[in-house]
Amino acid sequence: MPATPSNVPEPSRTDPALIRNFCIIAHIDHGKSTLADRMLQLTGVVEQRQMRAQYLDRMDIERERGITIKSQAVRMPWAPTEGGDSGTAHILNMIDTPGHVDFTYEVSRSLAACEGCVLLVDAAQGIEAQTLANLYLAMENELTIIPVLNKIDLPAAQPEKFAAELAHLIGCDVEDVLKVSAKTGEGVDRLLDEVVKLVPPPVGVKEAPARAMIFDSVYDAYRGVVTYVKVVDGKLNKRERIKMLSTGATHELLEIGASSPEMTPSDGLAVGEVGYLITGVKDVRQSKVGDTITLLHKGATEALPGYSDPKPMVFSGLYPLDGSDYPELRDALDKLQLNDAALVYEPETSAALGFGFRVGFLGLLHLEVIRERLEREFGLALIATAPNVVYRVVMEDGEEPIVTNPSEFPTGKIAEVYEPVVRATLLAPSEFIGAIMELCQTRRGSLLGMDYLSEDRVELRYTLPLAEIVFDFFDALKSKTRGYASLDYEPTSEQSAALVKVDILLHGDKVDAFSAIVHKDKAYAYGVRMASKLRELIPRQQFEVPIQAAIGSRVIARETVRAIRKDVLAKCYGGDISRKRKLLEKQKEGKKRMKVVGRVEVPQEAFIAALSSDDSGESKPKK
Ligand SMILES: Nc1nc2c(ncn2[C@@H]2O[C@H](COP(=O)(O)OP(=O)(O)OP(=O)(O)O)[C@@H](O)[C@H]2O)c(=O)[nH]1
Repeated sequence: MPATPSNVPEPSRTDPALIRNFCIIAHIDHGKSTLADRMLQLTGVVEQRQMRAQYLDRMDIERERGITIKSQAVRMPWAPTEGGDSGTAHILNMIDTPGHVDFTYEVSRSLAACEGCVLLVDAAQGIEAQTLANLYLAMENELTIIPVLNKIDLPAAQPEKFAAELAHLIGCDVEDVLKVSAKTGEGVDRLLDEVVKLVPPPVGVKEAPARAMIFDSVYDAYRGVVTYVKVVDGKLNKRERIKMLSTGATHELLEIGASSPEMTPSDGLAVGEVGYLITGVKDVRQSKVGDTITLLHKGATEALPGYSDPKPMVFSGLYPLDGSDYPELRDALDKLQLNDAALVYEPETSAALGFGFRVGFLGLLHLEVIRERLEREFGLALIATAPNVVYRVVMEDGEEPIVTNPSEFPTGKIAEVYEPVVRATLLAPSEFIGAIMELCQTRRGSLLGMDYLSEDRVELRYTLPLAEIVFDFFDALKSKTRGYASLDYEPTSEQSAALVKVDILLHGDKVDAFSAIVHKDKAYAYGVRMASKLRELIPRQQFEVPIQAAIGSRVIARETVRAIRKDVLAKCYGGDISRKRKLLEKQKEGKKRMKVVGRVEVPQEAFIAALSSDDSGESKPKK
């Protein structure tokens, strides 16, 4: 019989030997959230009638897309049915982690709060790129790894084949690979028993000054920031004053407790425990993931390892479609930032698009999620400029401007331009090796190595410029491998590259929103594509409009929109002056929806179409 919440020891009095902190790591869609749901049900913390799919994924976007963005921690009681521990109530703290590469830092913090992890692999898919990436993170954190195959109920499942692959990968016996169905619940109780048996209890010094690691921080409109922590040493008590080691800021612990899965206050959290705390701060940047919390009096001086500020990797300009929405956009970004320490933005003005913001994101999924939230939760209609990475330019005079907006690329004498590079891991059936290599080649990649995971599955490792993969790389990879390849990447360093700024000019005037930084070998193709696209999109004017793509003063492509004289009065034969006036009014109305660049009128839609993806090489990101 599983223990019920009522017979679980009070949090602060828990013996660390009875605590197991673990997380579930998996490639996207391999069933992590579904497995978490089953565990909540089996341990009795969520009753059958309250159960809804993906209980832990609270955000609307998370639920709709079926992905986990913010991690959460849940306390569950469990008394194993077999073995030496049978019948003893243990406390399992399960930390649900985000699965996407954009949020790797959060995954790694969540892992640092655990002693063990469940490595979940879809029995119909096998090992994928993020399985590997997460496994490496778990190994770096020296976690005990429990290999598990999920979805064994599927007719397409090949549990024997993939158990062998998984055992080979982590170097264990095939029999040690557990087989479960998160959907039907088969094997999940045995898995919980194994968690108690295999995951070591937390070790920490009870008498030492308190040290707790923040692994998540969430903004709640009613309660302010809820901070999720693991107490590594000592103890945190309600009402005590705490200090953040990275900033020195102090706060009072207004509430402390554990989620199971609703927040349940207690008098404190002791060594090894995982829980939440509330201090009344209103901004997650005051309670940053990775930071160490200690007590103000007799506190620790040395931080726990692994604190780093999230660094935006991708930038895009966001402009309200209707200029008068600018204040709303600013308020909306302010609100989103309360819950997202990685989101950065500053006002910017574009001659073509008006007032807006340059916004920095961790990656394309992050960008898409923010954009969608701005549009959906705040009802804003936006134009987003093509996303770009961050460039470091070294000028001949020694200046080193950092460029986050292509239109601000310096014009003086440039010695070197550096772009960020990533280390990418690609996994696919071996028949696609040729296609993948060809794709990486065109994206300026260099092969680091290749390994066969089994007879027919191969892992390729590449160094690739971030700019070449953040846009449509994943789509191209999927279409070249019929959806079989998976990708994971991590930023590594930067490299010097022959990069140039391509400007687009309408009737001799630069359109800042269309400037792009591209490799010089690709500049011509980019220029031709943009010019011909704009020729289709820009309506004829009363004079000829040349569209040019240029690098500095050198024009590399040109198209022309031919002149037309649109005589609105031609239809009025007679001298009815009021009718004439009406027509002129109407024409004026139409002009309102035009943006004027120099002398050229460009319809709003042309901007949206030109900046949106399709064939421009900057397609919409997919997860
Ligand atoms: N047949 C079957 N389907 C499953 C099982 N476990 C999960 N699924 C399905 O697989 C899909 C993905 O499951 P999720 O639990 O959302 O996967 P996830 O790993 O949490 O995904 P992310 O949160 O995006 O990382 C869903 O449609 C689930 O219903 C299983 O054991 N059997």
